[in-house]
Amino acid sequence: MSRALGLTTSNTGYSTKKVQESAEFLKSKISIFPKIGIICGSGLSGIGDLVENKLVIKYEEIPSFVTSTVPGHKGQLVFGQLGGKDVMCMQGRFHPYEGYEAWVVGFPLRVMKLLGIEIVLITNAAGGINEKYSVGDFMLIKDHISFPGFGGFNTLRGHNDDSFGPRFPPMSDAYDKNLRQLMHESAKEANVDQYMRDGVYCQVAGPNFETIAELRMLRTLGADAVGMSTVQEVVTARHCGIRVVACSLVTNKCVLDYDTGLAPNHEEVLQTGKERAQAMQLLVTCFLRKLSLS
Ligand SMILES: O=P(O)(O)O[C@H]1O[C@H](CO)[C@@H](O)[C@H]1O
Ligand code: HPA
Repeated sequence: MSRALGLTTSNTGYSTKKVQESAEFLKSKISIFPKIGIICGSGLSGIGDLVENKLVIKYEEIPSFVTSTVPGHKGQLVFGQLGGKDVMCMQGRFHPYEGYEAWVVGFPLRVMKLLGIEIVLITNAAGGINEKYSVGDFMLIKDHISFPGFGGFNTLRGHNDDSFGPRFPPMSDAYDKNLRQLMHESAKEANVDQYMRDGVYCQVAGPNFETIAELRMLRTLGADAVGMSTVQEVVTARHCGIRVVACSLVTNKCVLDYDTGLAPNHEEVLQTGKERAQAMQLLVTCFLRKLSLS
């Protein structure tokens, strides 16, 4: 087993059979097979609450799913309809800092693939590094930088499961251009376009928030917002051909100056999520309504 950045980077324990077992379990519970997956970020589980004709399945019930240990992540799958589309919504995600191996963090995306998901809409809470960003803004992710990824914490590490995708998948097109365009149009329709930014999401390992020196480095590297999730989901999805659109809610402004006395905290993150829940839900619903599926 190798270690980098303090994270376990081996992917021992993964098997195609496990993905198939989870998918078969879910297939036995659902009668409608959605093409759209949604992942709710910290404090954003309200998106899942809006789903109509809900079928809720707790992660504990699903083979090989682990539990969500973070406040603001409910730990359940919700199947039903949102914005006139059939969806499968993860109310709660798995983070590297919870101690899960990389393949475990990306595992639900492979299960989605076997269920027939074609598009995944990923949301997260993130700290705003770009000085033009305000708390409550949305940032449509156009690209990412992943420090855990650089350190070897990659869901694709180990034997390549060819049944899902190639050994060396490109990530230059990770965030679908057409879906981003549609999200911008949706923002206009939802009347939230004045809060909409395009930016680079930087993933750090967490769970501590960043030091001022670290944040200054991230700013220099071109990061607009920082968080502790998302990238493993995106990489797993793109590897198996699921199209990705991802949107951050800027829940706090990163502290880039000494002597401000300010410090981020998870309560503030959840509070902003609460305050912006309605706007985010409107944006997501508009996007789903406008989306045309093949
Ligand atoms: O990325 P999500 O899950 O939205 O949550 C973000 O908020 C938490 C920190 O407050 C971290 O888990 C960070 O990644
Ligand atoms: N840093 C890292 N992760 C986060 C932040 C932050 O400032 N806000 C929400 N998630």
